[in-house]
Amino acid sequence: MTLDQARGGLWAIVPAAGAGTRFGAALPKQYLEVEGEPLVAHALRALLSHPAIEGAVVALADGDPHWPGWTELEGKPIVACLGGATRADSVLAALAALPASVRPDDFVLVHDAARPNLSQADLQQLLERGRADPVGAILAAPVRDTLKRAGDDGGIDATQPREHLWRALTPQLFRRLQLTRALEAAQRDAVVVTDESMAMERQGHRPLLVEGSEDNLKVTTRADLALVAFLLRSAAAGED
Ligand SMILES: Nc1ccn([C@@H]2O[C@H](COP(=O)(O)OP(=O)(O)OP(=O)(O)O)[C@@H](O)[C@H]2O)c(=O)n1
Ligand SMILES: C[C@](O)(CO)[C@H](O)COP(=O)(O)O
Repeated sequence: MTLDQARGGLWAIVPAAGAGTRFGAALPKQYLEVEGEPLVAHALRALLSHPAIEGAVVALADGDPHWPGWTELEGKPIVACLGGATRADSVLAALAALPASVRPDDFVLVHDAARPNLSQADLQQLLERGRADPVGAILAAPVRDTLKRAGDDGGIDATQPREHLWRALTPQLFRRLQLTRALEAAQRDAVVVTDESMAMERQGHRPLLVEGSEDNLKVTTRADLALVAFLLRSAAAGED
């Protein structure tokens, strides 16, 4: 057992300050309800129901009228903070809002509010393998479709080799100070990072890939919601 694993609990960060533009609903997609709860609640419960997770910081849009004001779920504390214009801004704000008890070299998890179907098995795997890695780890899924590179005219320019290609999922697990520094560096360089791992990779780190379930879907467009609703209903009915 590594020192990190022995240290016990860790905190999660849930960036939830997005507008859900691609989804196009009347409210941000993280507040769309499935099985009687908003997607962000499912994401938070998946994290906070794991014994190794101590609490969560949720980054919200300025003046978010939809946030129910939770201060705890699953018997664990939830701290809300003001997110930013980009995902990276929101994650940086949440890193700064973590309790002082979270030390600079403690691991923290970052998980999309729009990924409600995180399984305990995947979370356990990420924590076990990620906390044994010097840098950290991300859940990911190997690419199984053939990938095409499109030309400006909509025609196919090339087929991309898919060996060694993975789709990044979340949660992503990194040390508080290392991740803060990596995101700050990306900001200084005016580079928009689409996940936390990209910021870490820019610093020369090689996070571990931990294979996760394809069911850990991110709700991005309307087509995603029906499938996620089916998965959550099946899970609630115990039909994994
Ligand atoms: N400024 C932002 C942008 C995104 N997010 C969060 O990052 C996660 C993944 O982002 P994405 O799926 O792109 O959500 P949106 O940005 O809301 O979607 P869109 O790009 O369609 O507007 C979501 O939980 C979203 O709330 C955030 O906290 N702060
Ligand atoms: C973090 C992420 O979910 C990993 O695939 C993805 O990069 C988020 O992208 P989005 O455009 O902010 O949804």
